Amino acid sequence: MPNLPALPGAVAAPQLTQRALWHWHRLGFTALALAIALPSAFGAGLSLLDFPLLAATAMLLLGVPHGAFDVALAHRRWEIGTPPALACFLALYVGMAAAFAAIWFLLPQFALPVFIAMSGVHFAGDWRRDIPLLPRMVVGLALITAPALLHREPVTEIFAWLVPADVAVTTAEVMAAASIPLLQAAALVALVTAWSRPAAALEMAATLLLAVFAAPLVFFVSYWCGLHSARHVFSVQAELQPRTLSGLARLSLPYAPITIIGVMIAALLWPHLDLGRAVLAVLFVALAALTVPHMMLVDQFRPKRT
Ligand SMILES: CC1=C(/C=C/C(C)=C/C=C/C(C)=C/C=O)C(C)(C)CCC1
Ligand SMILES: [Fe+2]
Repeated sequence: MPNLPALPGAVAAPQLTQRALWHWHRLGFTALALAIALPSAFGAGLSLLDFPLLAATAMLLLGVPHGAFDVALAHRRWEIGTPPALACFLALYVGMAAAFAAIWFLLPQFALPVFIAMSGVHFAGDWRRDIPLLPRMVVGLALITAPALLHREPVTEIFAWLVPADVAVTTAEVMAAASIPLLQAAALVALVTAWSRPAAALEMAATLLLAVFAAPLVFFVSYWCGLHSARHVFSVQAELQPRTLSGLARLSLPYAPITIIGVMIAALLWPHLDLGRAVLAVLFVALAALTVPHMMLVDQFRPKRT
């Protein structure tokens, strides 16, 4: 794909600043992940299961907005500037999400494992600058299956908010079994990566330790908000080059608030759960549905070097 021209009025972000941002964020996240994972390994971790509204608020405010840049990215990549073109794009995006949501309710035994596998592939992208496709897929899949290894009960409990109980039990069992070879392979990837890219390898190892030892929601909230979303926002900044931070934030409008409000309304209608758990349940199902178009846009149709 050819290099895209800069947006009108955009200034090129100095390469050095971009790199420094990546580097310092990497060090900061590695420190945070170790600070959570190591005490958890010795039984001193906390579980967010008793504070579902706290986990949900962090996800809504720090995680969800990264997906809201999808329209701005599409705008840049495909010139969907006219109202009919934008409407077409939105219809396709929402249509794909709605189709997956329908499958979720009709065939949860298929949809939940597919969601987990897709997420592993999507999360692999967080190391796209560091290692080749296959090893990073191993890391991504290890990361998303690992919570079920030592914390199968809470994982099953959360899954049971989203799908029938038998599907929740089986999926968590399969994840726990799959996580053993995946984690071994991922540890090998981190070890090999350590020769050429020590900081990336340390970050990978710390994130894997976080996935294994921290309580599942603590892992997910800190990884998804702290690493995945943040890194995605950096690459949105690099690709779209808005002039200022508020210009960057504006690129997520009005989709971020629409999604946040939509999730809250759906949570009020979600049966059999208190508000905190309902918001989390809706969030996870919404993530599953939106991951299909989000992944295609972020992973399949990305220009090189962003
Ligand atoms: C529900 C749930 C899990 C899986 C979450 C997934 C798979 C989220 C995927 C999000 C995506 C793909 C976001 C895209 O940016 C865990 C962490 C295993 C355990 C806790 C309960
Ligand atoms: Fe994402």
